Amino acid sequence: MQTLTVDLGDRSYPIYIGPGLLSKPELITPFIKGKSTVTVSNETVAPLYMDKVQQNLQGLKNCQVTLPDGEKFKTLEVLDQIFSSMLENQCDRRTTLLALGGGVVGDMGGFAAACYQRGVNFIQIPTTLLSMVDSSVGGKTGVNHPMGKNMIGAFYQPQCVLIDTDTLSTLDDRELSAGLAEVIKYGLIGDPEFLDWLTKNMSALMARETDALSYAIYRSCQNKARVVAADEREAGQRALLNLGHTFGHAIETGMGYGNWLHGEAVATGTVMAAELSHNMGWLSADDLEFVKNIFLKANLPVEPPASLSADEFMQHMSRDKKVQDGVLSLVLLRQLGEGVLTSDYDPQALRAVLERQ
Ligand SMILES: NC(=O)c1ccc[n+]([C@@H]2O[C@H](COP(=O)([O-])OP(=O)(O)OC[C@H]3O[C@@H](n4cnc5c(N)ncnc54)[C@H](O)[C@@H]3O)[C@@H](O)[C@H]2O)c1
Ligand SMILES: O=C(O)C(=O)C[C@@H](O)[C@H](O)[C@H](O)COP(=O)(O)O
Ligand SMILES: [Zn+2]
Repeated sequence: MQTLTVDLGDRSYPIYIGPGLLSKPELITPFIKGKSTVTVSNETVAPLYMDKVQQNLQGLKNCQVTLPDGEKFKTLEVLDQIFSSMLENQCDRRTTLLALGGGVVGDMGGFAAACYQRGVNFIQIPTTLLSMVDSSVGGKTGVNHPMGKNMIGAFYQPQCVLIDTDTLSTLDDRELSAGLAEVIKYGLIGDPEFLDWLTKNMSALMARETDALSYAIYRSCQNKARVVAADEREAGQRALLNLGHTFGHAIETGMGYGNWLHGEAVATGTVMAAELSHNMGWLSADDLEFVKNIFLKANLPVEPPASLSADEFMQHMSRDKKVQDGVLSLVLLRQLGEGVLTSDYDPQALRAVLERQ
């Protein structure tokens, strides 16, 4: 087992990474203060792993909430199912919420924990590659709005993140690829050594070689923990974790939640950010090809949907959370391995990217 810490003073917490961790109650019980828990999962993950998690909670009063599966259910209406269940089961302020599933369950469970009686403890138990490398760490929680991704939410940190890498055995290949999009992101924005490792080990990752996957998860969490510790609420450098997301969120919202996976939209969005970086003279033509190729090797899409017009893109992008006083900042690439947040881009060059010229 490997352990990392997200260093946030008295709100610091560990990330445990390794096989078989769902069968190690000693890892999570220190973070359960009261006598009751609620485990939030969904209809796909609960039948696979709920029993194992419940085995760790003997002697406590436990209730379970099983949400419908899918990005289209990441809504305020569905969130209310968690609150109703917690109230019906007389959960109190000392109840601990466990979020067992991918990023949708983690974001919703975390937001429910932030809101229920103004805040209860919670533990992230991510079961997709994407949630292991990104969403379970850092405390961004929330739900979507029909007009925009993750528009309703809170920064709310978990007490602990438990990553049992064995759970990846049941994840399908499309979801594994989606997770790799966020892994590649860390290399592109600030870890050129990792980017180099990824180019050499993409086939091993796609073949699910255990050592390669474990290393990618560890290195990704290390990157994320460092950025979050330095800038918890995205006053500055945390925004780099949004590489590809302004374009990507426009694709997810514009195409209807769930039609493009988050990781797929991020991959294509990152290629669009790389195109703009190339148009601005920051990335060479070879660098741009490199970015496209690394996503293609991970079996991810690199072309935006033809049915989403440049005007529709702009409309969605104008609601991005990085808009300040009407000005949209974008995360671009100054070079491979160096992301930069800037509002100083050429609007015509952006338009050209959106119009596929
Ligand atoms: N909070 C953050 O910092 C952050 C970061 C990145 C992404 N996100 C959010 O995370 C979401 C995407 O997360 P995701 O990619 O995990 O999607 P997801 O939660 O929808 O999970 C993907 C699919 O895999 C299934 N699944 C989960 N674990 C499984 C397992 N072990 N075996 C078999 N099936 C399994 C799920 O039921 C689902 O059908 C998006 O809503 C995105 O906005 C949040
Ligand atoms: O943790 C962060 O910060 C991120 O930006 C990670 C992203 O991968 C993630 O998709 C996040 O939810 C996007 O944040 P948002 O603030 O644009 O909704
Ligand atoms: Zn993301």
